[in-house]
Amino acid sequence: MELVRGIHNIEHRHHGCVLTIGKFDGVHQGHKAVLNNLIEQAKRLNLPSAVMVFEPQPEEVFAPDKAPARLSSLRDKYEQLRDIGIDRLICVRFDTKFASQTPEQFVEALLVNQLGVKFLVVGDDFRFGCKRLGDFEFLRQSSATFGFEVVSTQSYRLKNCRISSTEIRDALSTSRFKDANEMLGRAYAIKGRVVHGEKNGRTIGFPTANVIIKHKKAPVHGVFAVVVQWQNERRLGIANLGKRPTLHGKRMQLEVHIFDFKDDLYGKRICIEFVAKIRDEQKFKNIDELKEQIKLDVKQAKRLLKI
Ligand SMILES: Cc1cc2nc3c(=O)[nH]c(=O)nc-3n(C[C@H](O)[C@H](O)[C@H](O)COP(=O)(O)O)c2cc1C
Ligand SMILES: Nc1ncnc2c1ncn2[C@@H]1O[C@H](COP(=O)(O)OP(=O)(O)O)[C@@H](O)[C@H]1O
Repeated sequence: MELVRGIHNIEHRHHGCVLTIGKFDGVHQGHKAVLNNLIEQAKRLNLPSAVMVFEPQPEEVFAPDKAPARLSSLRDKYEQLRDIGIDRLICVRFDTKFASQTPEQFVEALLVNQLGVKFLVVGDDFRFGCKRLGDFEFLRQSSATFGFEVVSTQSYRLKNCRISSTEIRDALSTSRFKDANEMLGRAYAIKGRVVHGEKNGRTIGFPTANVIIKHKKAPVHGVFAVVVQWQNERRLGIANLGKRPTLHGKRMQLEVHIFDFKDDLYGKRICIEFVAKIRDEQKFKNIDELKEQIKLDVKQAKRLLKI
């Protein structure tokens, strides 16, 4: 899959495609139904399939405090869309300038002239351009003028509930991992590179590989039994996702202690899959109390992971 990063990198050879525009946060089963349909249309028209996403996501620009926690980083979306078989990911840098163009500009300059769109899929609630004036009806009229097809995504249902990124966030925040995983079509996981921490972990007997949470918000918080994967390794462990109040931590961090393991993981990209929640993060009176609690957490994690 080709990544086109920024509209200034759209070249003449990118002209002609079937396209869908959306957030695709989580790339869940509902998204997959839309994407598989897009791939079929691409075959029918003998054109590449392209997905347009905005980065940051619009609400992260307009209302950063209210923006929900991300299910997927741009890198996650890239990997997930590539695995489905999408040909091209167009990542548009979203800022107030981009958002203020007229719906006519967005359609004519970007979709028609630059991308040569022949078939377009968007959600029926998709809005674009200044004051969110562009909508599905506008796209329908434009499609007649410029000669492309436009359709809206159909709601995709699983057990009678509409799959959405919001439903998945709700399931994750209440630790209903089975429900979340069913809607995602894979196990929920956070991926990231192991960075150096404050080196307290090894002194309290629980070294932890630390991963920085992108976008500073996560859909899960607390202590969890986890599966950790990197390269060809698959290990079990226990993770804490939070601010580490006992040690006056400031930023949100994901730390994982891997059972029966003592190698160096710095710089490695690891994948942490959440299996079950153990408890919320707490502020302890001192490190000894924290250490005693972690010992109990490890016992419970091992029980949950059936070790
Ligand atoms: C299983 C587990 C549970 C934890 N729970 C808490 C907690 O409830 N409160 C807290 O302040 N820190 C908690 N921590 C974070 C520890 O404070 C942290 O591992 C330690 O500060 C090591 O930090 P470092 O990696 O920067 O050296 C937890 C860590 C682990 C591995
Ligand atoms: N069992 C283990 N689980 C996680 N990381 C481990 C383990 N054993 C060794 N490590 C390594 O030690 C580092 C964690 O040690 P720690 O003292 O907590 O330092 P830091 O504050 O840098 O995380 C990890 O990043 C990893 O490279």
